[in-house]
Amino acid sequence: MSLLELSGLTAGYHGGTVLHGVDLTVEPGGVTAVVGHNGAGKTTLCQAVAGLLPASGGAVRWDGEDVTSRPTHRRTRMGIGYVPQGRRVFGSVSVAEHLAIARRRDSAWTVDDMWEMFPQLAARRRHHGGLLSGGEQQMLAIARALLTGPRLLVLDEPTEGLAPVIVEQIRSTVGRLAESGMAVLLAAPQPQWPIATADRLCVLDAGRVTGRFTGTEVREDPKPLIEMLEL
Ligand SMILES: Nc1ncnc2c1ncn2[C@@H]1O[C@H](COP(=O)(O)OP(=O)(O)OP(=O)(O)O)[C@@H](O)[C@H]1O
Repeated sequence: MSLLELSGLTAGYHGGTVLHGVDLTVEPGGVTAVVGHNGAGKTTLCQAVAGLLPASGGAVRWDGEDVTSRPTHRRTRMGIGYVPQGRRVFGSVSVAEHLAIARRRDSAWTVDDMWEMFPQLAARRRHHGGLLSGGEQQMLAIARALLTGPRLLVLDEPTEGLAPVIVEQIRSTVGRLAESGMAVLLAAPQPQWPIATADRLCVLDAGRVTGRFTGTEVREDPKPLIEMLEL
């Protein structure tokens, strides 16, 4: 039994269909990457997992339980942590307040753990979200999700627009989380991070999974994946 299992997941907006019967499983202790061009449906998939977008068909199972009709706050409580594309940090709320608000009492992580994990945030704890760099905002968005006590971290394009040095820092932090047992679902338009460290990859094209690879396969030979993405 997988931690997260999507079977035949169909979802969209205003009666239109974006995801067409997606099958995907995510296991603890590793990174599962969904790679696809802009508009392929990655955000739609992440939102359907987080419960922000209802499924119009198929099922979302969490730890063997059907959670397809569960609202977002209940999925959060069950252990699905969502880091949205664009970070959604509040401009006039301080870093420390973001974290204090986000923390669930039964979360294994504390705010002090986040200061240790992201020293840049510690240095800016009194700054408002709007004054942070893109990288700092991304760290804050990840810290905020971690404080909900997730078993799965859903990361929607977490490196969008960030400097390579920050990308590397976020990648290694997420890698350590996965090594320590966290399940990670990573949506990425570019395959570099997935090729470097993902355990499993799938290609999403126009709302359909068109390819599946193991990390070992793409590290031995990334060409089939690159060709599939037409890069
Ligand atoms: N709120 C919305 N209302 C209507 N259509 C939407 C909405 N959000 C996304 N779409 C459409 O759904 C399709 C998939 O978009 P989605 O954002 O899931 O793709 P993506 O792979 O995450 O791309 P990007 O990297 O650009 O975010 C696109 O055609 C997009 O225009």
